[in-house]
Amino acid sequence: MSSTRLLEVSGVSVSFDGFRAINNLSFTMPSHGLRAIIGPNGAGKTTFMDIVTGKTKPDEGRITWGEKNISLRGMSEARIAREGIGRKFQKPTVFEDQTVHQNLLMALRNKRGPLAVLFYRPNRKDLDRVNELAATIGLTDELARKSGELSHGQKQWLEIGMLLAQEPRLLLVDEPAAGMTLAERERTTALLVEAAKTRAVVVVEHDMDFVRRLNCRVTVLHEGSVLAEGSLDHVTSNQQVIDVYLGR
Ligand SMILES: Nc1ncnc2c1ncn2[C@@H]1O[C@H](COP(=O)(O)OP(=O)(O)OP(=O)(O)O)[C@@H](O)[C@H]1O
Repeated sequence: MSSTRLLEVSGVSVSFDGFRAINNLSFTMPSHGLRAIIGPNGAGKTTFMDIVTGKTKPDEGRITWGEKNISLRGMSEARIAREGIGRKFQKPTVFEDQTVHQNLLMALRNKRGPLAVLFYRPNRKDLDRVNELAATIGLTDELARKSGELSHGQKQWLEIGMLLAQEPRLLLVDEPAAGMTLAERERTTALLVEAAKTRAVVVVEHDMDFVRRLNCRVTVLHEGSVLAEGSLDHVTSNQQVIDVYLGR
């Protein structure tokens, strides 16, 4: 894992109607590797991702990005996405009437909508890239299928593939294991581990078995702050973590 810092969140707070959802939060992410974020309901995990992606504006604190330490604060969501931050929400949002191939191609073309892609003649490089992405997400045999016919797990992988098509430097993934079979979870683990070899991947997840399989550093959030950080064994033996999260 490279030690180059990609994202630094420092002293960030945000309140909603006087309630501090994020409270003096600091978090750093190197340019490669996986990180899991866990914590009880309402700990601020979603709000944290909303802040990094520009959906929610913090009241205070710094968020710096990349080698040049540029500030993400005040940037629009679209601009932050262009900077290389991709986000995968819990519910898959693939175009169900389009094939796996078309979905990946659209993601590659980035600004093209479902209609435009019908009239677009892809070049060799794009087609190679689609095949490469399909192999990465394990959907090579499904390329010609309508995405609506895929299993829940396959849709999730397709959406991860669509995000990878945009080559994000940081991928934020919200509860990827939810609703998956054990076999699907295992493949998802392998996919995220692979993706994290060439970029930073942050996974918010409640499922502790899944987190264990990710075999990565874990950040525990509680009441909008970092309660503990380290290996899963380290954080799960922390008494405060047991009290607020595990022991409940
Ligand atoms: N737009 C908002 N307006 C008011 N309160 C909000 C808003 N967004 C989040 N909150 C509150 O901020 C706190 C943190 O919420 P958040 O959704 O970030 O937690 P979480 O850790 O993602 O929880 P979960 O595991 O249940 O998804 C909660 O108490 C929530 O009710």
